[in-house]
Formats: sequence, structure tokens, C-alpha cells
Amino acid sequence: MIILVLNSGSSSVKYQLLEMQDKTLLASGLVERIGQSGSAYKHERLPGTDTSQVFSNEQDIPDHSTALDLVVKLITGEQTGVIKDVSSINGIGHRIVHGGEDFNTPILVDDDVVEGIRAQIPLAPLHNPGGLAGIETAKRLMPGIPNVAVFDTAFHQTMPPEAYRMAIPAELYSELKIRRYGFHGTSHLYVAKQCAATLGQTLEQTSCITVHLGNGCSMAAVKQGRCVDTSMGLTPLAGLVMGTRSGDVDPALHAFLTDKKGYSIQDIDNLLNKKSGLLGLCGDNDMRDIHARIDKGDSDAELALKIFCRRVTQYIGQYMAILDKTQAICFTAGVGENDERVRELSCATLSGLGVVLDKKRNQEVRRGEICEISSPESRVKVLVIPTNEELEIATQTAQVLSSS
Ligand SMILES: Nc1ncnc2c1ncn2[C@@H]1O[C@H](COP(=O)(O)OP(=O)(O)O)[C@@H](O)[C@H]1O
Ligand SMILES: CC(=O)OP(=O)(O)O
Ligand SMILES: [Mg+2]
Repeated sequence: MIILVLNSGSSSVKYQLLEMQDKTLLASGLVERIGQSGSAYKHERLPGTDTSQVFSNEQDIPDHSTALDLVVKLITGEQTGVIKDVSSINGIGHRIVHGGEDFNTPILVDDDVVEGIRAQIPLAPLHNPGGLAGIETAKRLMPGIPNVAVFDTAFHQTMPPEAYRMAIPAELYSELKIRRYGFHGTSHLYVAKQCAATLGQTLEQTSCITVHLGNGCSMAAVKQGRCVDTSMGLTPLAGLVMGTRSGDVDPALHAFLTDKKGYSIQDIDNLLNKKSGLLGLCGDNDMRDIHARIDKGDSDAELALKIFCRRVTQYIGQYMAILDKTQAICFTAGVGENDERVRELSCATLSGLGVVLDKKRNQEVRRGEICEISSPESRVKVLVIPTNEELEIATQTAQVLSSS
């Protein structure tokens, strides 16, 4: 079975083509800056093999439809391709960020599902439109091939009401479904499964904290394989400090800013989503640039790093307090997998909770591999686990297709 996975963002499409029998990656790539200047693609054929070939180019890519057209050309092209034509594809798996309360499992896309995804756009304005564009374009360019939607929110649907309800008037939940949803669920689930395998047990036997630190950052408390709490909320703005998102702030900030600066709701939304986080604190949002500045003695960059890591520490403490027994803390995604300083600082004050990092192991993490970075006396294992949202989406897509 051949599955195409599309992870459509607001201005990018990441894709993977996989042969599911042995989970071989046939091709992968990224189309970025869609609709902006400097749009470009990077495509890799048979990644990680001797014959691997990388193709890239800067070219005009005005919209998602053009981007997907390009993806189809790349995977079927004479030089770049790995299949003759799209009829070899058995199914297309789409990452959809917000599924609300309606979707707690992956689902075959029909008109009702499309409408359900559209209905959540107000709660994920940066993310859901790209996902929908991916589905609509796939239907047009690859008619007859089934589409499956895999939701970021699905894994978190097992949270109990005491985790997902907010302390605001109850009718706002019944009328508008205002509650915590949580995101990056596909990544949290994949990492929890990998954690279980690393500990030599089933997912149902596994209680761990998954720490996804990428562009967007979130954490999940996983008890016996099920999510019981997570840091993002109604939208992907809540919780941890992120590249450009504030994470948790005092809710009174909105009224105060309107009063003092005359900001509109839109202004504040934009401020907290796009101009805050690490970027707002120090003017840079890529952790690598922040370290380079700290190394030159920049105190704004240092403070931004400290605030970022302190929030991670606080959430780890919170989640250890609600899990009966935390077996492991798992760092993942761009920052979590690659940034030893963030991992060290985030765990620095946790020894009282039985979490002790081994400095050397933490520095010697090998890219792309699962590594244990806690010291032998640590009561809680600390692991670095590379995430693979696309593989998890492909696996779930294949399961839906096999059972439909
Ligand atoms: N070597 C590294 N050290 C620190 N941070 C890194 C490193 N490599 C990548 N990153 C960070 O990872 C982030 C992207 O993470 P990723 O999980 O790919 O995000 P997304 O999937 O949301 O685009 C970048 O913003 C960058 O700050
Ligand atoms: C939901 C979310 O924040 O996704 P990303 O990290 O891809 O922006
Ligand atoms: Mg991501």
C-alpha cells in the first residue's frame, strides 16, 4: 500500500510518500513560502539510501493548488519520481490541526468531514485553512484516491473534563464548546509509543510526559497510554513559550492593552500569535540564533532562553503532580531533539522530583536516534525521541483504509 502524507501549513506543504508494507520512505520534501516572494521546494528521492537524490529550486508558487501540482510532478517525474503516475497511490493522509469535539479518530474524508474541518477555522486560523486546501486540491488533482484526515486534537480527546474545562460560565462550553483541545497530538502519540517500546512495555503500561518543542511547542501528560492533560488550549496559543507565540499570559492583558493602547481584538490576537514568544522577548525566534547571541553576551537572548525553559520546567512539575508515577520525560521536535542547552536548563531544578540529567549523555545525543540522557540514579528516565508525525499519519491512514 502506497500512502502520500500531506502536512499543509499556512504557507508550506511538507510531504512524504511511503510504502507501508515495510514503511519505506519513497520520497519526501517541502514546498515553502507559498504565495510569498522566494517560494521554493526541496524534494528528496529515496531518502537515506545510496541512490538518494535531492532536487531543489526557487520558483513562483502562488497557492496550495500549485504547490500540490508540483508535489505530484515531483513524485511522478522521470528524474525526480518514484512512481509512474498517481494511480499507484492508495490513499492520501492529511494533517488537520483542529478537529474540535467531533473528531477523535482519523476519518475517511467526505463532504461532512470537510464541513466539520471548515467549522473549526475560527479556532485554528493559522492552520486549518492549509489543511482544507490540501484536501480540496488532492480531490481535484487525484480524483478517486481516498483522503483521510488525521487530527492534531484527536489524541487529547481522552482528557477528563477537569483537564479540559475552563473555569468560565458553563453555558460557554455548552453553547460554543469553549474548552481545552490540545494540539500536536499525532506527535505526542507517536513519541509515547516510541517511549513504550524503549521501556520494553506496552503503551497501556506507559505513563510519561511528552515535550514537543518545535516552532509550536506543547506538552502532554500521558497516563497508561492515554492523554490526561496538555498545555495548548482552545487554540494553539496556550501553554509554553514558542517561537512567536506567547503561551500562557494573564487573561486580563487583553482589557489592559485595549485600554492603554487602543488595540483591537485582531491587534492583540496578532501580537500574541506572531510577535510574542522568543521573537517578542529578544527579536529572534530560532533557538540557534538565540544561542549564538548568548555566546556573544547578549542578555535579552539569555533572558528569552531562561523564560522558555522555566515554563517547560513548570509544566513538567505540574504533570508529574497529576500522574501517579512518571516513568519518563521525552523531549522531541526541532528544539527538543537538537538543543542540549534547552534540555539541560529545563531539567536543571528537577532533582528534588527525581529527575537527574547526565550532562555527558545529554551532549552526546545522536541525531535521529532515541537516546537516554538521564543519569543512572534518576528515578525518572529522560529520553530524546525523534518525532515522525508523517509516519504516524501514514500508519493511521493505512489503518482507516484497511478497515473501510
Ligand atoms: N540544532 C538546533 N538547535 C536548536 N534548535 C534547533 C536546531 N535545529 C532546529 N531547531 C529549531 O527547531 C525549530 C523547528 O522545529 P520543527 O519541529 O521542525 O518545527 P515545525 O514542524 O513546527 O516547523 C526551529 O524553529 C529551530 O528553532
Ligand atoms: C498546532 C501547532 O502549533 O502546529 P505547528 O507547531 O506546526 O505550528
Ligand atoms: Mg511541527
